[in-house]
Amino acid sequence: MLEAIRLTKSYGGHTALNGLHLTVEKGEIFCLLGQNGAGKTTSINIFLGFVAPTSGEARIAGVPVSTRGQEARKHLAYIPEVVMLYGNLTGLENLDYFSRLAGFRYPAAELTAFLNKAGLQQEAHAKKLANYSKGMRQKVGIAIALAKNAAAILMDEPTSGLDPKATAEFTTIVQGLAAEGKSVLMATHDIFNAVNVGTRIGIMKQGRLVHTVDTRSISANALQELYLETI
Ligand SMILES: Nc1ncnc2c1ncn2[C@@H]1O[C@H](COP(=O)(O)OP(=O)(O)OP(=O)(O)O)[C@@H](O)[C@H]1O
Repeated sequence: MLEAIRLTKSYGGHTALNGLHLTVEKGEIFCLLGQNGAGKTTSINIFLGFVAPTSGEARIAGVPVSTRGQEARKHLAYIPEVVMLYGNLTGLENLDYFSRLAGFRYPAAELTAFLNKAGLQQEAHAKKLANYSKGMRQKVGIAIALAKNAAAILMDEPTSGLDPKATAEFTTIVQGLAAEGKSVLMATHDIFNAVNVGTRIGIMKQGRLVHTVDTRSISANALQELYLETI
């Protein structure tokens, strides 16, 4: 579903990505770990079409982002660290607005169902976003991804700053999305959450994917050790 094929990105003389090769299959949750500056956000930004690679190609559902970006991005939803929504609109209104922007119109009952599925408590649906916590904003972000029927979801540091309960809820929701066949690529600094939520983990260093591990074959402690000896 998501393919990075020998992606390279240089900024002047600085190489941010250096031949990155990775694939995320249907139903996978691929977590990218790596120190600040390892190239995680650059990788995500290339899939989103925010950044053009210097060489190599990103494909979404086989569609190259560089030449058919609009078509490629139809398959994609993005959950940044802080989901940007309109503070003066309610959760339901935000979902309606962003669904329409993506070309979908749903009756209120269906919008409500998306918010419920994303885990947003019913009493919050009609409250203004300005009063939402970070975790609640993310749930609206997930509801938008559901409304767009996105096959692939990119997430950048989605659990940073969430309390343990919100992180656990987020983990359950993301695993539910993968169980339905969505592909998730997530950049994170949280090794323990990565082992919990992920199906595979990639450790990046200086723009390269140095290790890829299956989470079924590694404990959180062993992953932490591998991470520390890698970076
Ligand atoms: N617009 C830019 N101009 C110049 N250098 C950039 C730009 N964007 C990123 N870089 C550099 O590219 C490298 C990779 O950055 P990137 O943000 O992808 O890392 P990261 O792994 O996401 O880090 P973090 O964990 O801090 O978010 C860094 O050295 C960064 O300084």
